[in-house]
Parts: sequence; C-alpha cells; structure tokens
Amino acid sequence: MTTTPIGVENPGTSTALLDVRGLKKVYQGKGRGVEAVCDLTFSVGAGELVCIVGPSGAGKTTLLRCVAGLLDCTAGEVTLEGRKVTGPPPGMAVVFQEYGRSLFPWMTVRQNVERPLKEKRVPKAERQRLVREALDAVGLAEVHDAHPWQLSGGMQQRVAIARAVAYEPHILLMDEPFAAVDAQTRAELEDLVRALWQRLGVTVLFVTHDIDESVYLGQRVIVLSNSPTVVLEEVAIDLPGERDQLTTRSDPRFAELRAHIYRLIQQAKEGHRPSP
Ligand SMILES: Nc1ncnc2c1ncn2[C@@H]1O[C@H](COP(=O)(O)OP(=O)(O)OP(=O)(O)O)[C@@H](O)[C@H]1O
Repeated sequence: MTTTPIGVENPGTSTALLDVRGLKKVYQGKGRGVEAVCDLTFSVGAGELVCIVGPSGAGKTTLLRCVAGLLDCTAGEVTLEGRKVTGPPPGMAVVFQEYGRSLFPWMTVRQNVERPLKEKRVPKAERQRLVREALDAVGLAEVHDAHPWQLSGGMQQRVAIARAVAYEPHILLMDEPFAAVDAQTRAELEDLVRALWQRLGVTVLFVTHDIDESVYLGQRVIVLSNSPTVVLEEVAIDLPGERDQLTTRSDPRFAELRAHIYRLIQQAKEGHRPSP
C-alpha cells in the first residue's frame, strides 16, 4: 500500500499547508504525567482532505487540539502556512463532536453562524452574505431564525459546519463530528463535507474512529498507533474522486482499503510499532 501523500482530486495542491513535526504531548497530573502523543510527524497539502484514525485513546483529540492551538505541545511543533502555531490561528475553523455544547442556545441559527464573523470584524453586509451562503450550502436557509434546541442533532451539526464554512477558513479541523448522529444522517453529513470540500477547495483534517468513514471521505488516511502514539502508516485512498454512498462503498477497492486499515488498527491494539 502506498504511503506517499496524494492530491488526486485537487491537482496542483502539493504545497504543505500544515506541518506537524515531532509532536509530543504529556498531560501533567498529580504525581505522574500521561503521555497522550509520543512523536507525530506528518504534513497536509493545501486543498487535501486527510483523515486520521487510530485506536481509542491513541491521542486523536489531543493531536487536533494541539494543531488548533488550543493546547501547548510538550515537544515538537505545528506550522500552519509557514507560521508556528502558538494559539488558535486566524485561518482555521474547528468542528467538534459535541454540537450541543458548541452552539449558543439563546442565539438563533443565523446569530450562531454570524458570531465568529463579528469577532473577526467582517463588515455587516459581507457578514450577511457569508451567513446566507453558508446556510444555503448546508441546506438550512429555511431555519435561520430557529434556535438550536428546536433542531435535530444532524441539523445542529449542520449549523456548526455552516459556522465554520462562513468563516472562510484555509483549513477545517473536524473532531469526530458525526459520532453522535444516526447512521442515515451521518451518511448525509459525510456527503456534505465532501461536497463543501470540493466546492470551496478548503483543506480538511478529519479525525474519526470509524474506518469506513475515513476511507469514504479521505484522499489519504493517517493511521495512528496506540499509546505511546506515532504514525503507523499513511494510506493513499486511490478511489475515484466522485464518491457516493452506494457505488463507492460497494467498490472492491473500498473493501481492500478498509480491510488494510482494519488490520493496521488491530496490529496497533496489539502494540505493533512501525519499523524504524
Ligand atoms: N486533560 C487531560 N488530562 C490528562 N489526560 C488526558 C487528558 N485528555 C486526554 N488525556 C489522556 O490522553 C490519552 C489520549 O486521549 P485522547 O482523548 O486524545 O484520545 P482519542 O484518540 O481522541 O480517544 P477516543 O478515540 O477514545 O476519543 C488518553 O490516555 C487520555 O486519558
């Protein structure tokens, strides 16, 4: 299985936008430290859609929080667009798993999406346009005046995605964003992410524990070992760029890639490390 980064669907996007070098994170607790991430190195090209999978507790969320500048690294560094990340960088948006906690219940859908744009001091007319376009893109134009608690879980996660997209980020980080929605909604949201990615040309780093989801979405899947966490393998997903839930998932190549990553995760759980 190849391990080189690819950009089959967005040709000419080989420039590294995000660089993670020797990333280590140790949480300091009372009396002892927890090494969540040991030594991670990888990069993501501009316009790529890269998924990260690994066993539970491998440090996927920790990695994403370090990349987002929400946590300090113990060692190593994260570089975005050539600048070292020391706090939340301006060109980045994050979608978390807990949409319920990430939206403000007292604000309408439109106000939730608009809020980061106000903080960014985007002029009013421009803000209104961005909010309208983002809500259109996620199919929520009709409910802009509703409050989050009046919407289903899947719709709330669409609001969170619209908020991220309206911000016009260069890179979108997603941390198990569909873990809490039903299978049908999950499939729709996966297609939404691919459609937005193709349309907007945004770089996406998508963390999931779901192997099928990583193969369906990604151009490349980075498989993490178990703790102490390193990159076990980078798997190029050489499926056609046009994907749909039925055709892609019944492609024999899809099954091969899924089986390969499944075996890697099993090996990871057994403590397998990459050869030096
Ligand atoms: N704030 C914290 N303080 C101490 N230890 C932590 C903290 N957050 C995470 N950890 C530990 O770091 C390790 C990695 O956790 P993390 O949540 O990053 O893994 P994960 O791969 O996202 O897990 P999962 O797939 O189960 O969500 C775990 O051992 C976890 O207990």
